[in-house]
Amino acid sequence: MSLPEKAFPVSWDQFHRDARALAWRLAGEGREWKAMVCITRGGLVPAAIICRELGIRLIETVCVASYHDYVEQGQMVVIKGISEELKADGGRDILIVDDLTDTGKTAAIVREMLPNAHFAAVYAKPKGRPMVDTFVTEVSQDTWIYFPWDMGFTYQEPIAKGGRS
Ligand SMILES: O=P(O)(O)OC[C@H]1O[C@H](OP(=O)(O)OP(=O)(O)O)[C@H](O)[C@@H]1O
Ligand code: HPA
Ligand SMILES: [Mg+2]
Repeated sequence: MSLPEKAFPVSWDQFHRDARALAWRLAGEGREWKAMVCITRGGLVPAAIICRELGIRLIETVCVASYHDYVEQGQMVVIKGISEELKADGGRDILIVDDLTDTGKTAAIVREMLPNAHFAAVYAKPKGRPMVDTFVTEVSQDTWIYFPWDMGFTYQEPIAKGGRS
């Protein structure tokens, strides 16, 4: 198992700003969303911010786990699917939200469940990008995004001495 070469640490402030930027882009679509489907667990945070901004009150979860061993992607497991009611008509006018798309595998599984839904992620890597309709920032495939809910305050090594971020 090897760590991606580059690190992209995201603070709570920055994540809130980026999730809001995603909401602005989605608002620009000028659409009325019937419901939001949030991909747990990472999608829970942007979902809370975006549904507040867009006035969406019907929130469903789809529970997918794939990264069992940190950066190594394991077997995909759908722990909880989407209600039959929301799956009717292929998920038209439903907004799917996740924190990021990396290889695009998680997005592909959920898209299969809701082929007519709109897929939004805050961050996207090149492999996953074709799977998303709207995103805010693209980072390279060899970058690991460190989310604020996975981090704490620690001493930072100076860059000249090998500090990563
Ligand atoms: O495009 P992919 O290569 O499929 O990777 C993206 C997915 O990986 C992470 O979730 P993870 O499965 O680690 O679970 P979590 O959201 O519970 O942290 C992230 O939140 C995305 O859902
Ligand atoms: O870059 C990432 N950061 C955090 N979780 C992830 N899950 C897949 N890729 C990533
Ligand atoms: Mg996830």
